[in-house]
Amino acid sequence: MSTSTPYVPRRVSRNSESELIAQDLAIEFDDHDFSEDGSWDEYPLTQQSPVVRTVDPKNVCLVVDDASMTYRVRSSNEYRHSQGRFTRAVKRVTGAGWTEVPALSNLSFIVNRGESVGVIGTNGSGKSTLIKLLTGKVRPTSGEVYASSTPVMLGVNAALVKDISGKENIRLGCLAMGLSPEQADAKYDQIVEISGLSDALDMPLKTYSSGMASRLQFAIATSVDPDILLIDEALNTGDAQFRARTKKRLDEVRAQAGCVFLVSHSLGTIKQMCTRVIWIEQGELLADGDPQWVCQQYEEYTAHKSNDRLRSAKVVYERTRLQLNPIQVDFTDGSRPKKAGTNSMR
Ligand SMILES: Nc1ncnc2c1ncn2[C@@H]1O[C@H](COP(=O)(O)OP(=O)(O)OP(=O)(O)O)[C@@H](O)[C@H]1O
Repeated sequence: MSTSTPYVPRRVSRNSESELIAQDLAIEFDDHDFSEDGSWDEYPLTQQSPVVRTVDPKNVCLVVDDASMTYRVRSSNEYRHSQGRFTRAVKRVTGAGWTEVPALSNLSFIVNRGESVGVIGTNGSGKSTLIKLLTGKVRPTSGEVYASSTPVMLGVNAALVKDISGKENIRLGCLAMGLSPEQADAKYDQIVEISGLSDALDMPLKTYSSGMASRLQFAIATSVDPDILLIDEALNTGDAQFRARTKKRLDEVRAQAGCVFLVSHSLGTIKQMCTRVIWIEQGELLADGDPQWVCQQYEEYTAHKSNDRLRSAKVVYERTRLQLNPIQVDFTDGSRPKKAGTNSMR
């Protein structure tokens, strides 16, 4: 690139939208981050080339290897003519009235033992789809997802039985997670303590508030000392005391050399609970790193978007994407965990 034109990035065509973004970025970098010789090369406007990252068989919990997910849904006139996000997401209508909805595209990352990974992203960005892939209940349409053991899923829809008491739900939940009756009895006191619900445990679950039910779910799901714990939005309903207990329990899971994967719209929860944050936007991995930094970019992005400052939002988006170091997963002999969904419960 010519050093005489430091503000015109070489990788974009003239007058394109990305050139406008590049100019905005140039202003930002000029103010804050521009390198001393004014070079653009440290801030390429195309995606960085992936760095090969070798899986460590002793430490690995989860591997997402170039995974993409596209849903196939039966299309209808209503869908075809709607002007919302759905329409924008729909890339192609196949023959016979089926529509493909791309949800995740070429995601790659590795989660090691001791990590607590938060996942953020705006509505419809693909967070829940990612969780489904990690549980192995849904297979990626391309790429692969690996897990060192069966993840324990804790979500808003995790099964609790409404007509029986909290006590009976504890016992049933433990048995459903593979504990023997003796193991379930041994875990009972710990579950009661974590839930903080001792006074209400004789009452049928249908009398619980949603926050109380979430607390019980959390206490039951974490009682098996899971190697991999997946949590989808379940922690947002508790009060401050429960959140402190939750954090303590998640720290214990991590200390036992497991990993925690937490999807939430609450950045406070994410910052409090996580050691690393992944930001997925429009099905793509946009950031992966320090919780404070990633959440700050996300807050800026969503603030611009909700105030209809779309160009500014795009600048934050591009700026964040440029800081991502995408990886290409590499397996050495024996380092490939089982495909998600094919492990048995430990
Ligand atoms: N079962 C499904 N069939 C078809 N499309 C789906 C299905 N589930 C999700 N999608 C689509 O996939 C995309 C990602 O959805 P997903 O639920 O994973 O996003 P999300 O980030 O969890 O959203 P939210 O924050 O609103 O819960 C969206 O465009 C959504 O419409």
